[in-house]
Amino acid sequence: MSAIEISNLTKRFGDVTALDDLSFSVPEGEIFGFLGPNGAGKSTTINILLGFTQPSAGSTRVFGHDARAESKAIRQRTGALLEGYGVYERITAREHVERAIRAKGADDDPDAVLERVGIPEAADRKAGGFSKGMRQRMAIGMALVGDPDLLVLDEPSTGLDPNGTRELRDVIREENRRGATVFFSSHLIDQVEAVCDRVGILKDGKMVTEGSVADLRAQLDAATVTVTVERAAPESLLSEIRGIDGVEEVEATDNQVLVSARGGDAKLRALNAVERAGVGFADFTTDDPSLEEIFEVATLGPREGRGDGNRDRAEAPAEGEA
Ligand SMILES: Nc1ncnc2c1ncn2[C@@H]1O[C@H](COP(=O)(O)OP(=O)(O)OP(=O)(O)O)[C@@H](O)[C@H]1O
Repeated sequence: MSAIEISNLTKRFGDVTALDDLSFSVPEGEIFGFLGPNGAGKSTTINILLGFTQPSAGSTRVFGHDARAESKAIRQRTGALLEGYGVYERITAREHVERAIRAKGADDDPDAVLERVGIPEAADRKAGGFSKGMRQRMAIGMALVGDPDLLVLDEPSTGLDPNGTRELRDVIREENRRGATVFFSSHLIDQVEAVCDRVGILKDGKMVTEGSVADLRAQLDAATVTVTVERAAPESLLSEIRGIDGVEEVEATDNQVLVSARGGDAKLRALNAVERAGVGFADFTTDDPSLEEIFEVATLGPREGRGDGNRDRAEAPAEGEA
């Protein structure tokens, strides 16, 4: 069974269409990264998932429970960290966690929860005086109460210092190993890339792309190969490379040939053409797309002349290698 099954979900707020016929699912046991620019509809999706907002059309199921009719059952099995959740200024961290324990009917030890999220010393302090990071850690602790089957985390690293974000990743992995499905919504791509099995990128209420980071990289396989050469490449070489299937763009400077190509085969054929041309093939680098670039292309469209991705240095291929 899917942990989350979203089918043809539409949500309108007056004239604004926040979600537009959105469908996707998250299998049980997965860490799913839900990415999207500001206003894409991430929080709206989460609010519908938890039954806080009713959709205009479509359906949402969490572990088979309908989000409209059975939101209580969903919330019982879910630990949620929501953006802008309420902190009660006058009660202590321990009392916050105790409230979460009561609400879930769980039997966690509140001090162990606070220890796990790194703020044991704050147990008896009133939350009104907490820093942003302490508030966030407390909220993460509250979400973990009762060993939920699903963790819904909306921008969980907000306010956390680098140690906090690392500890958060550890907690997410531990929870996942325990069997929890994790729905991680964020626009912080490196956080998502570090921990998620699969990502979906939302834009204007629609899923524009979905898959493992490796799958998405392969889809967007238009890497740039930069070949360093000793002599300027002649026009005949450039037009030969332009003729290779999968090559999208070729540019040359005095000692470089830049080839934008889709697919590893096109890159290799271009490299071999340069090598055969006798222009003094020195070495080459390729820029494979990062998740950040995938996100950028998915949400803004292709960008021309990109040259700042992850650099993989490699030696020149052997003569005749194909
Ligand atoms: N209660 C509301 N009333 C009116 N419009 C709303 C409401 N909630 C959301 N919207 C609109 O729906 C769209 C999606 O908003 P949403 O908060 O879901 O985006 P988001 O992806 O979570 O953005 P962010 O990353 O900025 O938090 C936006 O255009 C937003 O203005």
